[in-house]
Amino acid sequence: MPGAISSGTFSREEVAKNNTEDSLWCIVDHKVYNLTDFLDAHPGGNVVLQQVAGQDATTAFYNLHRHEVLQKYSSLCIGTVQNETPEVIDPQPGDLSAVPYAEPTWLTPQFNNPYYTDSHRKFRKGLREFVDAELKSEAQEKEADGTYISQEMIDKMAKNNILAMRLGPGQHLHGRTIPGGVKGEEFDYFHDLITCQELARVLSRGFQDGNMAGMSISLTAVRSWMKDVKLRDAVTEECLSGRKKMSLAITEAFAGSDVAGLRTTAEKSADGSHYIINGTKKWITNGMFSDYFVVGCKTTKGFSVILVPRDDNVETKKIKTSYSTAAGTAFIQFDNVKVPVNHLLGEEDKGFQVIMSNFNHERWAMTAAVIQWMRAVTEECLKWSNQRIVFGKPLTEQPVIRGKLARMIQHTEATQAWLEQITHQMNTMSYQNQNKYLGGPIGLLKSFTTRCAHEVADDACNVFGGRGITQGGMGKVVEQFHRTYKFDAILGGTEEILTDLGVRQALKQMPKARL
Ligand code: HEM
Repeated sequence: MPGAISSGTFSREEVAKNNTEDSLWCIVDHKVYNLTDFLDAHPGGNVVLQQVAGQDATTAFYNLHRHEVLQKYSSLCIGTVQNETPEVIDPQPGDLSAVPYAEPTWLTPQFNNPYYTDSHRKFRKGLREFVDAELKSEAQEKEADGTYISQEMIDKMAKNNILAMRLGPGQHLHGRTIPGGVKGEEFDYFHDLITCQELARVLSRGFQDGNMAGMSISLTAVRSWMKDVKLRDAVTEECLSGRKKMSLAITEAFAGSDVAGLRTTAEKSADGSHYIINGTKKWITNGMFSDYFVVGCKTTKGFSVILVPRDDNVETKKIKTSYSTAAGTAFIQFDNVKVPVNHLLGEEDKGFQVIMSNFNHERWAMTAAVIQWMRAVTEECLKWSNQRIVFGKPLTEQPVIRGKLARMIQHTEATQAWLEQITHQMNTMSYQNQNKYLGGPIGLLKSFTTRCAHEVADDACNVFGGRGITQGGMGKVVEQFHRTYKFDAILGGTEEILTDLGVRQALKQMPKARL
């Protein structure tokens, strides 16, 4: 009888009888959906559903919708077709993707890899489960509405020691257990790489930075350079427990990469006990909700870096950039802000060293994340061009599309391989040697990667056509990447500055070699 829900298995004949607006069923991937009450609510309208009433609408469905639509509306599913089994993979939290190149080779069963151990594998699994089950939905919600990460999520991350992991390997992780039940003492730069790539999987570029990116590039400087150990440890604890937030405030409207051109000043008070800070900062990630700012200032004979707590003389205003305001990007004014002198990081007038030593990790981490984005976009394009039927056949039948897919895979795999090679150096070199030898290669890697991102975004957008320039729906990941990959090309050092840095560093080591 049309409309009746029996045992949850239906013959195709039975489905076919439910072909009117009073009882409208259809089949998608061997599952039966009762769309009668959904007709008026369907965002694509009722007419298209009436056209497939009682039929198998699998091809039409996947031509127009992402699989996650079926997960969201699973309550419309009333059963499966008799003697048939669903074929489309239904990803669950923590799952690896089986799509070729959707995972780096170390996560592809057929491939061997020299760098990763069981500890990395356990950790990756635990972290991905957290990201898929806990973080992703909040990230996508915040990306869309532009509000900041919730305190509840920050508390959860603090509890799982995910905030502490954001600083990279070190003493601060000792005695802590991290996802996958791994001991903090085991955390090395490959765990760090996994962290950057797994967190990027939320596919919400503004939120990705809103998720404590400011702390991850500023608390590192406090940890390495603050001389007052008691204050350093107290501030660390406040931030790693999620009670306080911190950001790095170097860039100004007056000067970006040109640190020498900064105009924010720090003058000593008459009794020498305080710095008085005056000036402005621009594009400060997490600035809107930060309690502490690591501020680059001009001092008597140079440039100094000072930890500034928020008070009434610190004013923050929201900046709307091309990604979501979930990042908390701010314009900041310091108007006679008084800070005790023990808040200085490193030596007075020698702040350049503080900033430079901090840059390598930041640039490396950004590179890891943008490679993960390229990989996600490649997966989107592989799936889409395989399921999209144009001129009666899948897009993958077109050689020009296969050429684009090839380029995306090449850009992603080449940069991941270089990243892992540099990560291995970070794991095995002394911190001093890292600063001496890796600044150049990391600069070259980051700038090369964002050039690759430019190519991937461009190709992907063309593969998706109109959907590649539409927010939401099938092309939402591609549209977002195309709109936001420039953040990685500019933040933490522009492509131009970094390519130049890489070559200058190489020239410094040139021997007297002649042709
Ligand atoms: C289980 C069944 C279905 C559900 C839950 C569903 C749900 C949705 C949703 C949520 C959207 C908004 C866009 C998106 O989020 O992707 C949408 C759009 C649309 N749907 Fe469906 N739908 C179903 C079946 C179908 C079928 C069988 C057809 C056509 C044969 C269809 C045609 C469309 C069209 C034409 C759009 C607009 C697409 C666009 O703007 O690009 N839907 N549907």
